[in-house]
Amino acid sequence: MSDNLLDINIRHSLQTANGILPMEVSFSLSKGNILALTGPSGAGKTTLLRQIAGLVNPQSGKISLDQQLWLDTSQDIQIPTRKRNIGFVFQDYALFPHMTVKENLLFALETKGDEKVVDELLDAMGLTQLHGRKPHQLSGGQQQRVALARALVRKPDLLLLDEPFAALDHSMRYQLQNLLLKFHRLYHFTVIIVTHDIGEIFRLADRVMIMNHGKVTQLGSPAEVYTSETDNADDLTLSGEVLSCQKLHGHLLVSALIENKVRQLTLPLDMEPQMLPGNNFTLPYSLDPNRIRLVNNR
Ligand SMILES: Nc1ncnc2c1ncn2[C@@H]1O[C@H](COP(=O)(O)OP(=O)(O)OP(=O)(O)O)[C@@H](O)[C@H]1O
Repeated sequence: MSDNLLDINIRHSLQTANGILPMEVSFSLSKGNILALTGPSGAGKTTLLRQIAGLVNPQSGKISLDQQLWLDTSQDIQIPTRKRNIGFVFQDYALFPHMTVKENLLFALETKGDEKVVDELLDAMGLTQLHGRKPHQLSGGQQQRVALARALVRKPDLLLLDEPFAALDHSMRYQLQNLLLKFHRLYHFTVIIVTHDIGEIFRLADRVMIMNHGKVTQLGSPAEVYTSETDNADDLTLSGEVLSCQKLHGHLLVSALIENKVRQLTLPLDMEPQMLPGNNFTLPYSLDPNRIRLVNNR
């Protein structure tokens, strides 16, 4: 066990539609790093987050954060979820529908009476005006801001995010990414974020880990992992907002806002209906023949 690290070494049997798939994952992450976890559907990404959170127990292995041992099957140690200082955000928000925004945050507080943190978070997330609303009275982006605020209430050591912004349009996703980066700078928590979006990976992540069939197939910086020789881009998407689109030499020439930067894409003609100015798009990254290289612009 090392200082200032998330250390994971687990084995499990995934029960897939095609039978048992052995899962074996071993990696370390420095404190304060943001790890993007990606790979095809069924690779075991969500299961790994659930194991780290203590919601699923791996059949064998160890998980530790800093000096705290969260799991060691050889010593029968399994620290329950509530004692691992973790925040979660999932794609579907998972707010309590009968509670107001503020009540959702207060519920996440461990000790009553520390309401100041809740008010500060509501303010920082631009939610103060909405504190009395129920989730169904909020937009998707607002609900996800509440979910992020709720995950941060207990100042977690580790934030686990499972495709948290995937359902949001481009500008909302960008705003939420900014909020995540802002709080990351303030609190220095470690983050694991499941994402398929190449722009999001380059914008947020220090490290990228690709999983396939229950195994880690690659781990490195975004620039190392997405080099032109070893292009692991098959499962990735590119999302943005169309600014303009014109036909040129049998292709579409599209100007788009991607991670708040204007970029040019050359796309097949049959994508014209999706490429109307103002539209948000998500397309397979492999479709872009120029493979736009997004620099880490944090
Ligand atoms: N607790 C569990 N024990 C064993 N197998 C599980 C468990 N939970 C899920 N599985 C199986 O593990 C496989 C991987 O599922 P998982 O949801 O982790 O994949 P994923 O990489 O997150 O996929 P997606 O990108 O589609 O969300 C699936 O076949 C699923 O049925």
